[in-house]
Amino acid sequence: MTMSKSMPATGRETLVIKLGGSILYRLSPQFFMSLADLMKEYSAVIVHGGGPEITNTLNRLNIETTFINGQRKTTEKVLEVAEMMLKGKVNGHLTGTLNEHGLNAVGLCGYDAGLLTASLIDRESLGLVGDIEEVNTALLTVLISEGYLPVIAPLALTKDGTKVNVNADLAAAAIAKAAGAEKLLYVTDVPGILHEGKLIPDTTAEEIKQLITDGVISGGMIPKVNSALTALSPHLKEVMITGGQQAIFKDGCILGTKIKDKGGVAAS
Ligand SMILES: Nc1ncnc2c1ncn2[C@@H]1O[C@H](COP(=O)(O)OP(=O)(O)O)[C@@H](O)[C@H]1O
Ligand SMILES: CC(=O)N[C@@H](CCC(=O)OP(=O)(O)O)C(=O)O
Repeated sequence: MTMSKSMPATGRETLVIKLGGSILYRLSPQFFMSLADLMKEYSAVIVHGGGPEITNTLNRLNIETTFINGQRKTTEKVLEVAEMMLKGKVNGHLTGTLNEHGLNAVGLCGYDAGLLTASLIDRESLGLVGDIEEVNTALLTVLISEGYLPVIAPLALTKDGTKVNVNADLAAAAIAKAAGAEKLLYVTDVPGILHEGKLIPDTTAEEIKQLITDGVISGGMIPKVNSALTALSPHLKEVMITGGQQAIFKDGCILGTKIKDKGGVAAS
Protein backbone atom coordinates (compact mmCIF):
# COMPACT_ATOMS: atom_id res chain seq x y z
CA MET A 1 0.00 0.00 0.00
CA THR A 2 1.39 3.38 -1.01
CA MET A 3 0.98 5.70 1.92
CA SER A 4 0.93 9.44 1.53
CA LYS A 5 1.20 12.50 3.69
CA SER A 6 -2.05 13.94 5.00
CA MET A 7 -3.75 15.10 1.84
CA PRO A 8 -5.57 18.32 2.41
CA ALA A 9 -4.31 21.40 0.72
CA THR A 10 -7.42 22.96 2.21
CA GLY A 11 -6.14 23.08 5.79
CA ARG A 12 -8.94 20.72 6.76
CA GLU A 13 -8.66 17.07 7.71
CA THR A 14 -9.95 14.46 5.29
CA LEU A 15 -12.96 12.26 5.94
CA VAL A 16 -13.64 9.17 3.82
CA ILE A 17 -17.31 8.21 3.67
CA LYS A 18 -18.47 4.81 2.41
CA LEU A 19 -22.11 4.72 1.28
CA GLY A 20 -23.47 1.18 1.32
CA GLY A 21 -25.60 -0.33 -1.42
CA SER A 22 -28.21 -1.10 1.25
CA ILE A 23 -29.02 2.60 1.67
CA LEU A 24 -27.87 4.33 -1.54
CA TYR A 25 -31.34 4.75 -2.98
CA ARG A 26 -32.95 5.61 0.39
CA LEU A 27 -30.69 8.36 1.72
CA SER A 28 -32.84 10.88 3.62
CA PRO A 29 -32.98 14.68 3.19
CA GLN A 30 -31.56 14.87 6.75
CA PHE A 31 -28.58 12.81 5.58
CA PHE A 32 -27.80 15.25 2.74
CA MET A 33 -28.28 18.32 4.95
CA SER A 34 -26.00 16.93 7.65
CA LEU A 35 -23.43 15.86 5.02
CA ALA A 36 -23.32 19.46 3.78
CA ASP A 37 -22.71 20.60 7.39
CA LEU A 38 -19.99 17.99 7.87
CA MET A 39 -18.27 19.16 4.70
CA LYS A 40 -17.90 22.64 6.19
CA GLU A 41 -15.48 21.04 8.69
CA TYR A 42 -13.83 18.28 6.64
CA SER A 43 -12.68 17.63 3.09
CA ALA A 44 -14.61 14.54 2.04
CA VAL A 45 -14.08 11.63 -0.34
CA ILE A 46 -17.02 9.28 -0.98
CA VAL A 47 -16.67 5.60 -1.89
CA HIS A 48 -19.89 3.81 -2.75
CA GLY A 49 -21.13 0.24 -2.89
CA GLY A 50 -23.92 -1.16 -5.00
CA GLY A 51 -23.96 -4.87 -4.16
CA PRO A 52 -27.78 -5.20 -4.26
CA GLU A 53 -27.93 -3.52 -7.72
CA ILE A 54 -25.30 -5.94 -9.06
CA THR A 55 -27.07 -8.96 -7.56
CA ASN A 56 -30.51 -7.92 -8.92
CA THR A 57 -29.15 -7.40 -12.42
CA LEU A 58 -27.22 -10.70 -12.38
CA ASN A 59 -30.41 -12.45 -11.27
CA ARG A 60 -32.40 -10.81 -14.07
CA LEU A 61 -29.77 -11.98 -16.57
CA ASN A 62 -29.70 -15.49 -15.07
CA ILE A 63 -25.99 -15.18 -14.27
CA GLU A 64 -25.06 -17.13 -11.16
CA THR A 65 -23.46 -15.16 -8.33
CA THR A 66 -21.85 -16.34 -5.11
CA PHE A 67 -19.95 -14.73 -2.24
CA ILE A 68 -16.86 -16.13 -0.54
CA ASN A 69 -16.14 -14.47 2.83
CA GLY A 70 -18.13 -11.39 1.85
CA GLN A 71 -16.44 -11.02 -1.57
CA ARG A 72 -18.34 -11.63 -4.79
CA LYS A 73 -16.79 -14.29 -7.01
CA THR A 74 -16.24 -12.24 -10.15
CA THR A 75 -16.12 -13.94 -13.56
CA GLU A 76 -15.71 -11.82 -16.72
CA LYS A 77 -19.49 -11.74 -17.16
CA VAL A 78 -20.02 -10.72 -13.53
CA LEU A 79 -17.40 -7.98 -13.89
CA GLU A 80 -19.21 -6.61 -16.93
CA VAL A 81 -22.41 -6.29 -14.88
CA ALA A 82 -20.53 -4.86 -11.86
CA GLU A 83 -19.05 -2.19 -14.14
CA MET A 84 -22.45 -1.33 -15.61
CA MET A 85 -24.00 -1.01 -12.18
CA LEU A 86 -21.15 0.60 -10.20
CA LYS A 87 -19.52 2.87 -12.79
CA GLY A 88 -22.68 3.47 -14.80
CA LYS A 89 -25.89 3.39 -12.84
CA VAL A 90 -24.97 3.85 -9.17
CA ASN A 91 -22.11 6.34 -9.57
CA GLY A 92 -24.20 8.44 -11.95
CA HIS A 93 -27.25 8.39 -9.68
CA LEU A 94 -25.30 9.25 -6.54
CA THR A 95 -23.21 11.98 -8.13
CA GLY A 96 -26.37 13.52 -9.59
CA THR A 97 -28.18 13.45 -6.24
CA LEU A 98 -25.20 14.96 -4.40
CA ASN A 99 -25.06 17.75 -6.99
CA GLU A 100 -28.78 18.42 -6.59
CA HIS A 101 -27.83 19.16 -2.98
CA GLY A 102 -25.10 21.58 -4.09
CA LEU A 103 -22.18 19.31 -3.14
CA ASN A 104 -19.97 19.70 -6.26
CA ALA A 105 -19.59 15.93 -6.76
CA VAL A 106 -17.33 14.41 -9.43
CA GLY A 107 -17.92 10.77 -10.37
CA LEU A 108 -14.81 8.59 -10.66
CA CYS A 109 -13.92 4.94 -10.69
CA GLY A 110 -10.67 3.30 -9.75
CA TYR A 111 -9.75 2.96 -13.47
CA ASP A 112 -9.43 6.73 -13.85
CA ALA A 113 -5.88 8.15 -13.99
CA GLY A 114 -4.49 5.26 -11.95
CA LEU A 115 -6.78 6.13 -9.05
CA LEU A 116 -6.87 2.58 -7.61
CA THR A 117 -4.26 -0.09 -8.33
CA ALA A 118 -4.99 -3.55 -6.95
CA SER A 119 -3.56 -7.04 -6.91
CA LEU A 120 -5.68 -10.13 -7.57
CA ILE A 121 -6.54 -11.80 -4.26
CA ASP A 122 -6.94 -15.35 -5.56
CA ARG A 123 -7.79 -15.69 -9.24
CA GLU A 124 -8.72 -19.34 -8.90
CA SER A 125 -11.28 -19.06 -6.10
CA LEU A 126 -12.48 -15.44 -6.39
CA GLY A 127 -11.82 -14.57 -10.02
CA LEU A 128 -11.38 -10.88 -10.86
CA VAL A 129 -11.40 -9.51 -7.30
CA GLY A 130 -8.69 -7.16 -6.11
CA ASP A 131 -7.07 -5.84 -2.99
CA ILE A 132 -6.05 -2.18 -3.26
CA GLU A 133 -2.32 -1.58 -3.13
CA GLU A 134 -1.93 1.97 -4.41
CA VAL A 135 -4.09 5.06 -4.48
CA ASN A 136 -3.42 8.09 -6.69
CA THR A 137 -3.90 10.54 -3.84
CA ALA A 138 -2.51 13.39 -6.00
CA LEU A 139 -5.70 13.23 -8.10
CA LEU A 140 -7.87 13.36 -4.99
CA THR A 141 -5.86 16.28 -3.60
CA VAL A 142 -6.31 18.30 -6.80
CA LEU A 143 -10.08 17.76 -6.73
CA ILE A 144 -10.49 18.43 -3.02
CA SER A 145 -8.34 21.54 -3.04
CA GLU A 146 -10.51 22.96 -5.83
CA GLY A 147 -13.64 22.32 -3.78
CA TYR A 148 -14.87 19.16 -5.55
CA LEU A 149 -16.28 16.07 -3.82
CA PRO A 150 -14.76 12.89 -5.37
CA VAL A 151 -17.28 10.01 -5.59
CA ILE A 152 -15.51 6.71 -6.27
CA ALA A 153 -16.89 3.43 -7.65
CA PRO A 154 -14.94 0.44 -6.22
CA LEU A 155 -13.31 -0.89 -9.40
CA ALA A 156 -9.55 -1.02 -9.89
CA LEU A 157 -6.83 -2.01 -12.34
CA THR A 158 -3.98 -4.37 -11.62
CA LYS A 159 -0.44 -3.26 -12.56
CA ASP A 160 -0.82 -5.13 -15.87
CA GLY A 161 -4.13 -3.40 -16.61
CA THR A 162 -6.60 -6.15 -15.69
CA LYS A 163 -9.94 -4.75 -14.45
CA VAL A 164 -11.02 -5.99 -11.02
CA ASN A 165 -13.99 -5.70 -8.69
CA VAL A 166 -13.24 -4.53 -5.13
CA ASN A 167 -15.40 -4.85 -2.02
CA ALA A 168 -16.49 -1.28 -1.23
CA ASP A 169 -15.91 -1.55 2.55
CA LEU A 170 -12.30 -2.61 1.92
CA ALA A 171 -11.86 0.04 -0.80
CA ALA A 172 -12.98 2.77 1.60
CA ALA A 173 -10.54 1.59 4.29
CA ALA A 174 -7.64 1.45 1.80
CA ILE A 175 -8.43 4.92 0.43
CA ALA A 176 -8.75 6.36 3.95
CA LYS A 177 -5.35 4.91 4.91
CA ALA A 178 -3.58 6.05 1.74
CA ALA A 179 -5.13 9.51 1.88
CA GLY A 180 -4.08 10.05 5.48
CA ALA A 181 -7.73 10.57 6.43
CA GLU A 182 -8.51 11.43 10.02
CA LYS A 183 -11.88 9.71 9.99
CA LEU A 184 -13.63 6.92 8.13
CA LEU A 185 -17.39 6.74 8.13
CA TYR A 186 -19.51 3.77 7.01
CA VAL A 187 -23.06 4.82 6.15
CA THR A 188 -25.45 1.88 6.05
CA ASP A 189 -29.12 0.97 6.59
CA VAL A 190 -28.89 0.74 10.41
CA PRO A 191 -27.95 3.60 12.79
CA GLY A 192 -24.78 1.78 13.94
CA ILE A 193 -23.84 -1.50 15.61
CA LEU A 194 -26.90 -2.74 17.48
CA HIS A 195 -27.16 -5.12 20.43
CA GLU A 196 -30.63 -6.31 21.43
CA GLY A 197 -32.06 -3.48 19.35
CA LYS A 198 -30.01 -0.78 21.11
CA LEU A 199 -27.20 1.28 19.58
CA ILE A 200 -23.70 0.56 20.91
CA PRO A 201 -22.28 4.12 21.12
CA ASP A 202 -18.61 3.12 21.13
CA THR A 203 -16.55 -0.03 20.98
CA THR A 204 -13.00 -1.35 20.53
CA ALA A 205 -11.23 -4.06 18.53
CA GLU A 206 -11.35 -6.43 21.49
CA GLU A 207 -15.08 -5.96 22.09
CA ILE A 208 -15.79 -6.40 18.38
CA LYS A 209 -14.05 -9.78 18.32
CA GLN A 210 -16.31 -10.88 21.18
CA LEU A 211 -19.45 -9.48 19.53
CA ILE A 212 -18.64 -11.50 16.39
CA THR A 213 -18.02 -14.67 18.45
CA ASP A 214 -21.32 -14.13 20.28
CA GLY A 215 -23.15 -13.73 16.96
CA VAL A 216 -24.23 -10.16 17.78
CA ILE A 217 -22.32 -8.86 14.76
CA SER A 218 -23.10 -10.95 11.68
CA GLY A 219 -23.66 -10.85 7.90
CA GLY A 220 -22.78 -7.60 6.11
CA MET A 221 -21.65 -5.95 9.36
CA ILE A 222 -18.64 -8.32 9.62
CA PRO A 223 -16.68 -6.97 6.58
CA LYS A 224 -17.53 -3.45 7.75
CA VAL A 225 -16.08 -3.85 11.25
CA ASN A 226 -13.11 -5.84 9.94
CA SER A 227 -12.34 -3.09 7.42
CA ALA A 228 -12.71 -0.55 10.21
CA LEU A 229 -10.14 -2.38 12.30
CA THR A 230 -7.63 -2.54 9.44
CA ALA A 231 -8.00 1.21 8.88
CA LEU A 232 -7.32 2.32 12.49
CA SER A 233 -3.90 3.91 12.96
CA PRO A 234 -2.30 6.56 15.12
CA HIS A 235 -3.60 9.15 12.62
CA LEU A 236 -6.98 7.55 11.86
CA LYS A 237 -8.14 7.17 15.42
CA GLU A 238 -11.80 6.55 14.85
CA VAL A 239 -14.15 4.84 12.45
CA MET A 240 -17.88 5.47 12.69
CA ILE A 241 -20.74 3.26 11.56
CA THR A 242 -23.86 5.32 10.99
CA GLY A 243 -27.26 5.23 9.25
CA GLY A 244 -28.24 7.09 6.09
CA GLN A 245 -31.95 7.16 6.97
CA GLN A 246 -31.25 10.02 9.36
CA ALA A 247 -28.80 12.87 10.01
CA ILE A 248 -25.21 11.68 10.39
CA PHE A 249 -23.86 14.87 12.02
CA LYS A 250 -25.46 16.96 14.74
CA ASP A 251 -24.16 19.60 17.19
CA GLY A 252 -20.58 19.03 16.01
CA CYS A 253 -20.71 15.24 16.52
CA ILE A 254 -20.88 12.36 14.03
CA LEU A 255 -23.75 10.08 15.10
CA GLY A 256 -23.62 6.27 15.29
CA THR A 257 -21.17 3.71 16.70
CA LYS A 258 -17.60 4.88 17.22
CA ILE A 259 -14.93 2.20 16.74
CA LYS A 260 -11.60 3.09 18.29
CA ASP A 261 -8.55 1.16 19.20
CA LYS A 262 -7.75 1.26 22.91
CA GLY A 263 -5.28 4.10 23.52
CA GLY A 264 -5.29 5.07 19.85
CA VAL A 265 -2.69 2.40 18.96
CA ALA A 266 -2.94 0.96 15.45
CA ALA A 267 -4.91 -2.28 15.22
CA SER A 268 -3.06 -5.08 13.51
N1 LIG B 1 -24.96 -6.11 15.38
C1 LIG B 1 -25.44 -5.59 14.23
N2 LIG B 1 -25.89 -4.32 14.23
C2 LIG B 1 -26.41 -3.75 13.12
N3 LIG B 1 -26.52 -4.40 11.92
C3 LIG B 1 -26.07 -5.67 11.85
C4 LIG B 1 -25.50 -6.32 13.01
N4 LIG B 1 -25.15 -7.58 12.64
C5 LIG B 1 -25.48 -7.72 11.35
N5 LIG B 1 -26.04 -6.58 10.85
C6 LIG B 1 -26.52 -6.42 9.48
O1 LIG B 1 -25.61 -5.66 8.71
C7 LIG B 1 -26.36 -4.97 7.72
C8 LIG B 1 -25.52 -3.89 7.07
O2 LIG B 1 -24.58 -4.53 6.21
P1 LIG B 1 -24.82 -4.55 4.62
O3 LIG B 1 -26.20 -5.01 4.31
O4 LIG B 1 -23.69 -5.28 3.99
O5 LIG B 1 -24.76 -2.99 4.31
P2 LIG B 1 -24.10 -2.06 3.19
O6 LIG B 1 -24.76 -2.41 1.90
O7 LIG B 1 -24.49 -0.71 3.71
O8 LIG B 1 -22.64 -2.28 3.17
C9 LIG B 1 -27.57 -4.50 8.48
O9 LIG B 1 -28.68 -4.19 7.65
C10 LIG B 1 -27.87 -5.70 9.39
O10 LIG B 1 -28.78 -6.58 8.76
C1 LIG C 1 -15.59 -8.02 -4.64
C2 LIG C 1 -16.94 -7.53 -4.19
O1 LIG C 1 -17.59 -8.16 -3.39
N1 LIG C 1 -17.38 -6.37 -4.71
C3 LIG C 1 -18.66 -5.79 -4.41
C4 LIG C 1 -18.64 -4.33 -4.83
C5 LIG C 1 -19.87 -3.56 -4.38
C6 LIG C 1 -20.01 -3.49 -2.88
O2 LIG C 1 -19.13 -3.80 -2.09
O3 LIG C 1 -21.24 -2.98 -2.51
P1 LIG C 1 -21.89 -2.94 -1.05
O4 LIG C 1 -21.09 -2.02 -0.23
O5 LIG C 1 -23.25 -2.42 -1.36
O6 LIG C 1 -21.92 -4.33 -0.49
C7 LIG C 1 -19.80 -6.55 -5.15
O7 LIG C 1 -19.58 -7.04 -6.25
O8 LIG C 1 -20.90 -6.59 -4.59
